[in-house]
Amino acid sequence: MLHSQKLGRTESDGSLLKFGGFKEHVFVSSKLRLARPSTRTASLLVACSRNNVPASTLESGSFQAPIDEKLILKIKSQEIEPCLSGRCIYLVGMMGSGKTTVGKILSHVLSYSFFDSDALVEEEVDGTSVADIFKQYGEPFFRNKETEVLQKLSMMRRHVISTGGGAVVRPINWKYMHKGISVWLDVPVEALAQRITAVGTDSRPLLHYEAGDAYTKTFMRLSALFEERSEAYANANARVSLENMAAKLGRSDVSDLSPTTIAMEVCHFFLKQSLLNFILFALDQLTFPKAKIVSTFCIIDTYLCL
Ligand SMILES: Nc1ncnc2c1ncn2[C@@H]1O[C@H](COP(=O)(O)OP(=O)(O)OP(=O)(O)O)[C@@H](O)[C@H]1O
Ligand SMILES: O=C(O)C1=C[C@@H](O)[C@@H](O)[C@H](O)C1
Repeated sequence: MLHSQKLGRTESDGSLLKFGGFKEHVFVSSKLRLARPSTRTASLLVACSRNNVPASTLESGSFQAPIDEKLILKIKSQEIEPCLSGRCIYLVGMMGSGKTTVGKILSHVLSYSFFDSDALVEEEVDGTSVADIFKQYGEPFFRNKETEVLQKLSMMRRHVISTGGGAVVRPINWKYMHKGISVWLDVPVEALAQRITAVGTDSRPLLHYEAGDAYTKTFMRLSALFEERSEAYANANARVSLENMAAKLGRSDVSDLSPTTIAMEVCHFFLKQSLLNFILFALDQLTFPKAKIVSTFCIIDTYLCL
């Protein structure tokens, strides 16, 4: 039985969008500036001010987002709810990519439950930590448990799930994760190594091999894992690249991107998805070729401005 958790163990131009039933990869160019709300956002802010959420609900760990960021995120989350229609959100990415931190923020604003698949595996093995499961039973045992957990989660609705960093490697796991919508948090390996070195590698058994200083060995191991896995991460429906986001927002470093800003980017992908669905539906309804062409241009223009 799965219980909703506190279990948190402790566009740039050219973002790739790949969704649901659509096989195509759509290259989108976004002019959205998250830091500067548009006129449309401002009117929504007024319209939704009674739904203001208490500050604490959008905080995760030591991160606190400015109030306007929190409001914009809340509004965006309300806009994407219909497009999600209860489907679960699976966050995938390397260890340390912020799946838990961003996932908790998203689950709060969407009023979804939050699950951490590593924590669920630990629960299944009588509370044994992931590191001890690797030590006592080996990685294949852990991977089997992880698959079982993902299978159970795939039958649920309205959950945000932070998956284990290696969950993407088994094709069977994708069968389960594709029941919902998956988002890859793509964080440069240097930033991952910095974050992980800051908190230590004790709970991360796959980082226990290389010799050298803590940052270098973490960086080396993460680089090798990323090399092996990048294709598997790309199976996700959407990719949120922190490098692209930093460039778009004019930040020199990805470490300047708050988890709330990243959660907003995830919502932004869902908004694009719902618009894209609408476009395809509308085009399907049109019978005159000329009307189709004119509408396509109008719609693409709107889409690029989103
Ligand atoms: N946007 C961010 N900026 C800076 N640090 C962050 C950001 N997001 C998360 N962190 C920090 O990075 C570390 C890892 O974050 P988190 O636990 O959310 O990652 P994860 O992807 O769930 O990792 P794992 O797969 O290993 O469980 C934490 O110390 C967290 O505070
Ligand atoms: O990247 C990985 O393979 C792992 C990441 C963690 O979330 C845990 O699932 C475990 O430590 C393995």
